[in-house]
Amino acid sequence: MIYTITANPALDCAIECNQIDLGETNYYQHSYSLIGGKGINVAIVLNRLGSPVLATGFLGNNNKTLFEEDFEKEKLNHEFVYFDGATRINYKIKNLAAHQETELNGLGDVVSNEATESLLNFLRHELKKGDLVIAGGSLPQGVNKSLYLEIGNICQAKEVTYFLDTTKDPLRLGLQSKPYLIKPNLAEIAEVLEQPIKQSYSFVEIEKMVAELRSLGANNVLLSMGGQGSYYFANKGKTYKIGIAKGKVVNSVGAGDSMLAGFAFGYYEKLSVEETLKYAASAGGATAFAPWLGTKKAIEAHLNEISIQQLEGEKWK
Ligand SMILES: Nc1ncnc2c1ncn2[C@@H]1O[C@H](COP(=O)(O)OP(=O)(O)O)[C@@H](O)[C@H]1O
Ligand SMILES: O=P(O)(O)OC[C@H]1O[C@](O)(COP(=O)(O)O)[C@@H](O)[C@@H]1O
Repeated sequence: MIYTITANPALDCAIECNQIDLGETNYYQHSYSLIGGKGINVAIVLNRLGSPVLATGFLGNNNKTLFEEDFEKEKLNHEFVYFDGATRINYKIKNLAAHQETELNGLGDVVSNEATESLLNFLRHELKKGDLVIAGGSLPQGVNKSLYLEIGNICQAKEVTYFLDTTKDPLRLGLQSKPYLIKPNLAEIAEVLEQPIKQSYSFVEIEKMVAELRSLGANNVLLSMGGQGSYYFANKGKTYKIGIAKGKVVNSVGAGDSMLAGFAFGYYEKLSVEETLKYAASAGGATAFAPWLGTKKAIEAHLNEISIQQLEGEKWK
């Protein structure tokens, strides 16, 4: 079974406008809301691909039905821990004229220690050797920054594979449990290594940063770079450059989560590394080219467009 954990789900509210003047009254053309949060997006895409998946994490009682209705529509297995309060709303403000997207993500209401303990107990009880756990996203207020480390330790004890997609302190701490896979972008790597974020990086600089991530506990690193594709630094010493699917971007929110879902699909189905990386990039693209998350049909349609190049001369051991 694959379990996805979303500690801080979100209602993603997209607002489309052609101009924003800060400090002024602005009008927008169109808005829409979708359920989201890293693990929930991963779970929906995995479920669409036909993998056995269950979504868990924390949801606020006040607006839980919005999530549950969509879980039912998607026929997604779910078992969340509920807390008193509301799941946050994340605003994605799209300036269509300037091709600019500004994200305003909420911190999330306070989640109690009891709720955290319930989630950990659920995992202690349910996880079995051979399962895959995918935890992702920020942590809500009230939750200890070491949550992803605690989850990683449970996975280690139960011989469960652990994928972790988070940032900053929760990532730095989570790395101590040596997750099998992390999927950062360049800004997230710079943040966790406490380095200034640069506009561009040479491959040598990227290699150096990945080596530093390894010294903190990372194994396999799937580095995503939006429309510029991605790199896969495998801990067995091979590095792959992965191309992108062809299409027109509609909404890239969830592209990273979909990439992780595509990778998890290939990993769980025991596909080759190359096929797995194709699923990862196809799924990322299929979501970027759609109003919401990519469908199985769209993901499979892009598979043949993805180039995979194994880089020579890498130094990883
Ligand atoms: N414009 C795009 N065209 C094609 N594929 C894309 C595009 N944007 C994202 N993707 C795919 O989705 C993956 C993840 O996107 P990315 O923006 O890097 O994730 P994140 O939001 O986590 O930073 C990319 O590596 C790529 O494979
Ligand atoms: O928990 P965080 O880091 O605030 O991120 C949550 C946001 O990320 C998303 O999961 C999308 O992530 P990606 O675009 O990286 O795939 C949104 O649904 C959500 O609003």
